[in-house]
Amino acid sequence: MASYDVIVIGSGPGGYVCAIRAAQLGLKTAVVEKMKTFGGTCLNVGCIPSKALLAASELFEEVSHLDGFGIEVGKPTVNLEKMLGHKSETVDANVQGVAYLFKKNKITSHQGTGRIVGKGKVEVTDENGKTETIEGKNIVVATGSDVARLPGIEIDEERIVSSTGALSLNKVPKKLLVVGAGVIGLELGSVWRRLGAEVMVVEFLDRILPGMDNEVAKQFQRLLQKQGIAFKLGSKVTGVETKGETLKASVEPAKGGDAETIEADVVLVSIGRVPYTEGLGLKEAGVETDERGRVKTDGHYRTNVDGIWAIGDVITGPMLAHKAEDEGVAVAEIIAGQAGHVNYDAIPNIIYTMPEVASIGKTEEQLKDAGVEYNVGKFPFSASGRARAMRATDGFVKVLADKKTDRVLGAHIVGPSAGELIQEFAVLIEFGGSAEDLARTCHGHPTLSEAVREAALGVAKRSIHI
Ligand SMILES: NC(=O)c1ccc[n+]([C@@H]2O[C@H](COP(=O)([O-])OP(=O)(O)OC[C@H]3O[C@@H](n4cnc5c(N)ncnc54)[C@H](O)[C@@H]3O)[C@@H](O)[C@H]2O)c1
Repeated sequence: MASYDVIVIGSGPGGYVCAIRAAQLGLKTAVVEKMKTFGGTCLNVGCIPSKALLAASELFEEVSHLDGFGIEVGKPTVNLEKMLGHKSETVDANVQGVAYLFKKNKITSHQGTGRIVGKGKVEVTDENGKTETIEGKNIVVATGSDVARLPGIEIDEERIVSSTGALSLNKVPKKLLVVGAGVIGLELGSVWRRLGAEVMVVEFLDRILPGMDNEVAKQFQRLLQKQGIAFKLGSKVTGVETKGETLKASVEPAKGGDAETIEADVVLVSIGRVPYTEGLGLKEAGVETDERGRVKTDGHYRTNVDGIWAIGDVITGPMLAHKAEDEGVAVAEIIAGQAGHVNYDAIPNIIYTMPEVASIGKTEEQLKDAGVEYNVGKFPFSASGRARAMRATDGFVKVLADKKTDRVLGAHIVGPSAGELIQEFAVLIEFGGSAEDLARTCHGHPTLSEAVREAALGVAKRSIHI
């Protein structure tokens, strides 16, 4: 029986990074993966393909509006097949990259579905039903998450789709109904809107992007509306009739009331994700899960069963690839006897729309609820020379700093390259920096990052360019 120091179940961003780090630390490492390619949801049917389509549809949108720059190109058209080809090429390159890294780091892969069958034992069943059992001193559960489903609404990935199907539609829908105004709904709703679909987003709550800073969410909603995305807040989809060419969704006010029918060609269900532990044998192994099906850990990725660890979407915390990656590194280091650690106050959250939205640390609402006194510094991109030159002046940078210590507690950006700019705050927060530290740091001119510095200056009411 093949025997390892570490068996990682799942090769998504959490699992594959964990395996590489474990191998770097000299641990004999194996990965069990049931998909044909490595990389999990993120690389195969999530982050990476969606960014390929976001990039392509963004270019299409930009090319359609170049007049302001003095460029006249005529009306561009979409070749969806080629665009989907670009997506597939991007995915292939990424998943092959992981396979190469496994080889380079001498990580053994076992293709099939993993199931814990006893202390340190994992049974792997391949697609033909053939089983093999492997042995490991440590088992890391990195099985990720699956789409949350709406009762009575069956996802067929053709007309009623999850993010997976929404990344592979073979024609631009005339009408797309998105259920849930979270990250997936807004990113993929944007893709198809730009490519020509009429998009309506139905959201249960009375705001979009729950958990994001309220001011950011409000401004972002206005920007999306300007782009032609319609919202129906405080509403829920209770059923979708699939008979006939057009889907008929029943939509009711969340607080009760009369239902209305909304017609669509495609319905995207994006109401969140749930931890994926099906068939893993956790219960039989005695591993505890919480009321939401997440594997319980002790804060250092140890489950209640000796030798079984868990990271990523399958445990508590934001379901983000980079959070899983950092946990993968941390757990490998802990297994190797080092002090692996993740700073949960410094995890950025990014929505890859146009403009992008990015956030890190606390929101104003969270600080108010916790009774923390804070100062706010804010700077609009409309006052940035670089943003004006790019004709990308929508949005702002907002910095929240502790009133007494000036330590930066949170930052929120709507605007061009927000996902890159937020990283400045990630470094700052990681090092316990203050708004003044950032404000005194020289920023290149003319860059969008000057808006970050100006917002930090704004904390002490001394922004220069506003
Ligand atoms: N850019 C990124 O980082 C990125 C991209 C895609 C996905 N993800 C992650 O994947 C996960 C899933 O994304 P998601 O967008 O599906 O979930 P989400 O949790 O971001 O948003 C789900 C939304 O659906 C709403 N909702 C729930 N039930 C509803 C109902 N019955 N009717 C109408 N609205 C309803 C919620 O209030 C919420 O606004 C998230 O954890 C997200 O962070 C991240």
